[in-house]
Amino acid sequence: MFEKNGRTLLAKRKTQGTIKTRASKKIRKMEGTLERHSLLQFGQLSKISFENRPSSNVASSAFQGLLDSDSSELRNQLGSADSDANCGEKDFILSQDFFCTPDYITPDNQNLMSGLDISKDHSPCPRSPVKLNTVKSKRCRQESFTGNHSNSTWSSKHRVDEQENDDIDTDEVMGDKLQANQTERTGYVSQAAVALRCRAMPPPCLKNPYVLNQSETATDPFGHQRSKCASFLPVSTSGDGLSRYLTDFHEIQQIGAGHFSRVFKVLKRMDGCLYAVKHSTRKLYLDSERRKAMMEVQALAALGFHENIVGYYSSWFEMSNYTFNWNSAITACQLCLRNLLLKSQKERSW
Ligand SMILES: Nc1ncnc2c1ncn2[C@@H]1O[C@H](COP(=O)(O)OP(=O)(O)OP(=O)(O)O)[C@@H](O)[C@H]1O
Repeated sequence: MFEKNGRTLLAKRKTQGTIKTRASKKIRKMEGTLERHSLLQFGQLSKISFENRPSSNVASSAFQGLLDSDSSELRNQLGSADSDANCGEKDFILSQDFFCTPDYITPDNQNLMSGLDISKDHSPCPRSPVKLNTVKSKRCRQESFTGNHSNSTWSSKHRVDEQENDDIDTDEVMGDKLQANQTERTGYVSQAAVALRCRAMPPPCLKNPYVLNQSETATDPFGHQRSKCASFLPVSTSGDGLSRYLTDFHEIQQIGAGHFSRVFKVLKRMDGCLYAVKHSTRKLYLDSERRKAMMEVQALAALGFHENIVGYYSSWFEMSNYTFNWNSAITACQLCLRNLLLKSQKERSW
């Protein structure tokens, strides 16, 4: 049993020794083969690169001279390597066999120039594994907010016509339309964009049921327009922020002009009432200019309500289209229907 074990041990040692010698031989062979391969590759590459090099280049021709002297040595080595490689069996191991890696050795007769031709390469570029799970997030453009100010009346009229007989809940329709519009354009609606737009959304421009329609139509020459715009009206921005004027009011038309101002008939979206809004066309860059405008407003506010004085409601400064993006003082006043009536009568008599 022991003897048998001893023999087995001896046999094992012998086998190990044989394996070791074979392995060391193989490694030496491999080293030699790898060296030869690298020489071969270097020889091929230097040959190809110099064949494709433009001859007019002085610097590279000098460099070629240097390499030519080396290449004679290389050729000698290559000759012996070739003769080794050609004799009988394939007595070499490729690096890819050794390292179990794919073949990165440049194949023979490879046309380097066609390899560099990008137009011929139709293989799809693999996606980065890092980016596989990333979701593209685009900033939604605020196109619907940046519409031309002058277009607002036109587009609003069309919308109003479409929706005049619509009894569906107004907020819901507005939200749905906004979402659909955005999805159509970008294919993706970010929650942040929706939240931002909802916050900036003006209240629906609804007809005020408490305003006496009949008496108003009798005195208001633009009454028919008012009932038309008593619905959803698009909002647009001016300058780089949301305009309070455009957010809170729907402009119907210009009703007057002063020396430094323009007056518009507007419908307030929130309360559905008509107002006269006066925009200063003066460029108010300076504090002193703004203070002057404020004094005018304060005087009007101090007068209080009187039948011969238009009632004052509110005023603010904002970047306005009418002042070419300079600060403009805007004052919302009671719309003087008598004034409008007189005006329209004058126009008719002319
Ligand atoms: N509340 C209003 N209701 C109806 N129309 C108005 C109202 N306010 C002004 N208008 C019209 O606008 C025109 C110009 O307004 P306003 O009288 O304020 O100009 P102004 O004082 O001459 O101008 P500025 O302050 O630039 O000198 C008026 O003549 C009038 O037709």
